[in-house]
Amino acid sequence: MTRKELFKNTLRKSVHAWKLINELPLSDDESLMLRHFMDQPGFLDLHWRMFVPAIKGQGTEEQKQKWLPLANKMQIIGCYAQTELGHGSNVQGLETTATFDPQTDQFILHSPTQTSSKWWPGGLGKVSTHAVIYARLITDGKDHGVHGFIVQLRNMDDHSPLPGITIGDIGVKFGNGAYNSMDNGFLMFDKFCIPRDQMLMRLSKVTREGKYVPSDVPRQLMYGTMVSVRQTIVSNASIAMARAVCIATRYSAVRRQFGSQNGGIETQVIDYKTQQNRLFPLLASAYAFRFVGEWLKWLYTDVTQRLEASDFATLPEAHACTAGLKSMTTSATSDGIEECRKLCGGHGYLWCSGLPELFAVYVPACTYEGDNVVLQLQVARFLMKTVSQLGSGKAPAGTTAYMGRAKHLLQCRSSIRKAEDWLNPAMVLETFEARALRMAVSCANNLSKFENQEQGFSELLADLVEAAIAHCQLIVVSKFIVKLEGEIKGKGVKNQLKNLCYIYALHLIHKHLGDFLSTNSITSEQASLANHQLRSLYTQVRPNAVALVDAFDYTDHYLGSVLGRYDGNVYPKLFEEALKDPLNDTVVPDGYHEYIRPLIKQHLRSARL
Ligand SMILES: CCCCCCCCCCCCCCCCCCCCCC(=O)SCCNC(=O)CCNC(=O)[C@H](O)C(C)(C)COP(=O)(O)OP(=O)(O)OC[C@H]1O[C@@H](n2cnc3c(N)ncnc32)[C@H](O)[C@@H]1OP(=O)(O)O
Ligand SMILES: Cc1cc2nc3c(=O)[nH]c(=O)nc-3n(C[C@H](O)[C@H](O)[C@H](O)COP(=O)(O)OP(=O)(O)OC[C@H]3O[C@@H](n4cnc5c(N)ncnc54)[C@H](O)[C@@H]3O)c2cc1C
Repeated sequence: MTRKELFKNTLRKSVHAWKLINELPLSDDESLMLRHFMDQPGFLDLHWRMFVPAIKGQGTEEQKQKWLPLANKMQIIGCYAQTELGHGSNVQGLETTATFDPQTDQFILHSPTQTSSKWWPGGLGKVSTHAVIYARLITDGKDHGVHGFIVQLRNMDDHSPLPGITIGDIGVKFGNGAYNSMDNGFLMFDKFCIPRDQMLMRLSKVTREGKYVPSDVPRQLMYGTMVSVRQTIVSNASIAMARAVCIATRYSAVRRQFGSQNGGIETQVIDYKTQQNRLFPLLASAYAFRFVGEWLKWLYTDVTQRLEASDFATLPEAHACTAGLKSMTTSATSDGIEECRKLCGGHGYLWCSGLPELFAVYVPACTYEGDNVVLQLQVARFLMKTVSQLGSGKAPAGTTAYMGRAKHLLQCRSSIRKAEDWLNPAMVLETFEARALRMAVSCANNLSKFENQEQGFSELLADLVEAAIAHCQLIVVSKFIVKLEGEIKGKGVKNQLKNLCYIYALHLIHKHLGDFLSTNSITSEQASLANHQLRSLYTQVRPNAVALVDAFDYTDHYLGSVLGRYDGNVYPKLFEEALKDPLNDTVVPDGYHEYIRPLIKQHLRSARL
């Protein structure tokens, strides 16, 4: 499809989905499932995942009563317009202004520079009638920082932009199809007025007289919508990883190369240890991310309930966990999809493998909802704060509770003696805890050598990100272990999940061996025992690998991959797909008479001469 066709088709699908949701009707969970099967980014994502939650989280009761019924019935369509041409990561650096005019009781929205243009918001370019806009609030010449506003963008009769608004699509993005179904947009305000009651005022207010009443709750609640979406992105990472792994695993069982003696049957590539060493940790990651996603959903629900009761104690941890896990899982999944493409050899590069499109549509997850490095630095700040409070009497809680055992973890030596010890949950956990704590403490020690903490932080950014990743990996490993210790129906299933859990943990040890050795969390002998155990786990997973991806229960239609077909009938179907290509509509291609024939004839003439 051309971009215009793709966009229009996405509108068609979205509206059809919305109709089904209402007619059947579907529950929230079922609607989300439908969204996954629709399998295309579109304006509904931003409306439901960001616009509605922003009003719910930051609007007053009156604002919610006014706007939510309209939004819930989709009588207005909204998006989340925060990022600008000049600033995305640095939210405090946004330039759009919202100046209160006491004469008219209105805010005047203005884009003072080109870099202040809103740039990127999904659904903004062509669809949304409304947006939550983030702009600097100015009253009486004083800048109060960034706040949210509900703004109507387009005329409800003919969809034309309202006077004072310039709006459009930012152009084609990475890949053919992929995220191009979405109208990511730009927007400029030219002294555009909105009534005062359209500032989202649950947190802070501007009175009729133009007095700014600051929030008595943490101002970071304004970032709440991002926290909520980051949490869902972790579960989505599992879905995307599982999809790529399903394709690569099934195809690896079909594909044969080498190994035949005297013309006998060749080896299935899945039997090569190198293939297993690349594939099975990704299979394990798909399961690991699912379990940590379930846990994160619980954490998010818990913090939301606490916030409603004005208990802000767990907000920093919820922020650190959502930011860190969003970052870690999306980076691993993007890399994992690309690895799956390579695991499928040349055919993985074909569009009909399903992997190029999956990669193209998935990879912006490393950037949207917070650049992955910027988010790990938030985790690092949280860790440095936690380390600095050790010994102050304030015991670390939640995912940093292990830091409360700093004295032990800083000097303990791993008691792994034989390969099987690497299947001991307590020993594995302690190894990850020791590594994470030692990396964090080492950063804190290095930071303390700087007179200026901020300067020290800037100097140590790379180390801090590594410490944050180590902490996030510990969370994923620990939640996998907790899952195993809980209720799992069927001993066989439990055994398989146990194998995957330890593959996940031991492959991380192998991958980050430098961290584990340099922090003395393990010795090189213990590292080689871990490798030995890993190989043995691969052998145990091998007979069940295809069943473990079948368990994701993806239909062929959803997978959209010739290589990942359930029936394994890959080669005839590759031919079928090839023959569908428009280039094969004619035997002699368009352009033959114009370019190829004259070229060949010229050669023939010179040959005769
Ligand atoms: C079919 C029918 C369907 C129906 C149903 C359909 C349903 C649809 C279902 C769809 C399924 C698909 C779903 C996926 C869709 C995805 C679409 C994605 C679209 C993408 C959207 C976006 O892309 S949208 C823009 C995101 N843009 C960022 O992501 C900016 C990052 N940038 C920052 O987020 C800040 O700029 C940054 C760095 C924190 C610094 O913020 P700053 O400068 O203010 O602050 P500092 O760093 O100084 O931090 C000061 C203190 O605030 C603390 N703190 C900071 N953040 C906090 C927080 N969030 N919560 C609590 N606390 C926080 C921090 O920990 C410090 O705490 P302390 O003081 O105690 O140390
Ligand atoms: C597909 C897609 C959809 C999007 N949808 C929306 C939307 O609906 N609404 C919306 O408001 N926005 C949206 N965005 C914007 C998105 O949220 C931002 O692009 C994202 O937050 C990253 O910000 P940035 O582009 O400013 O990156 P930059 O911050 O400019 O990043 C560039 C580089 O600088 C590095 N960097 C930046 N700051 C630091 C630092 N402090 N320390 C170390 N390194 C740093 C980053 O790691 C990165 O390598 C979307 C983006 C994409 C790609």
